Amino acid sequence: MSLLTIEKVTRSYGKGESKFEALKGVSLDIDKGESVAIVGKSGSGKSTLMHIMALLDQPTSGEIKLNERSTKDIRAKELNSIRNKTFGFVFQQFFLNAKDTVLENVMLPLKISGITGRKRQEMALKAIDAVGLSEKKNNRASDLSGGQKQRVCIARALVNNPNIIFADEPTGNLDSQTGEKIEDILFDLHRNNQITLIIVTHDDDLAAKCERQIQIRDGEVVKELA
Ligand SMILES: Nc1ncnc2c1ncn2[C@@H]1O[C@H](COP(=O)(O)OP(=O)(O)OP(=O)(O)O)[C@@H](O)[C@H]1O
Repeated sequence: MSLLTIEKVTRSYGKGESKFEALKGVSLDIDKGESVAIVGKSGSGKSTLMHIMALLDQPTSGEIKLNERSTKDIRAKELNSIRNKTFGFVFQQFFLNAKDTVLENVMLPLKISGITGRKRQEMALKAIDAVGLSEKKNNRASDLSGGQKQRVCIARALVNNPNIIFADEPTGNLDSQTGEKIEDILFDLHRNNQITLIIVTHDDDLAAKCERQIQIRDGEVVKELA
């Protein structure tokens, strides 16, 4: 069964003469447990597509289905809850709260979904352990290296046991060795927990690790390698 279906999705920015069509009719089907790379040049529409797939943005036209249910029929409140409970995000622009500790940052999605007390702490500690940061759990996020911050982002993304992790350039700012460690964590989660991985990347080696590579050019899917 298809987990996520994107049907003839367009997305325009601006109006009149300054109107720009960032996506020009993209259709995709993603099954549960797949790993998918979205690749393409800067400005080709990758992040726009990712935001729409992650239900963070709405298409100008076209449809998104989650588990074969049209998201048009889902109210904002339920959509927020679905996003919080079933998606994990590793986005560079989703910053950590610098003054809060690693533990507090990782507990945040649980707090939003109403999990309290000991259970919240237990789940967060498990996620922190999974990314090898137990020793730093009480450190402020600001006092970590780039790779460690990215690991906190992954711990926060996986703490709710999501079905899908969306990652936008997850290793973009990291040296190659640290980047590989982050990739290993993501792909271990994918293999061991059947988490669907959707990764936007410029990195050919990272894309090659995914089962599917979808290439976007000027707002259209031009090629798919599987
Ligand atoms: N809020 C916006 N307003 C106007 N144009 C936008 C907006 N967001 C994106 N665009 C334009 O849409 C196009 C696609 O942008 P998008 O961020 O999806 O590209 P990308 O492939 O992710 O690029 P990069 O690899 O550089 O991050 C670009 O030409 C961009 O300038």
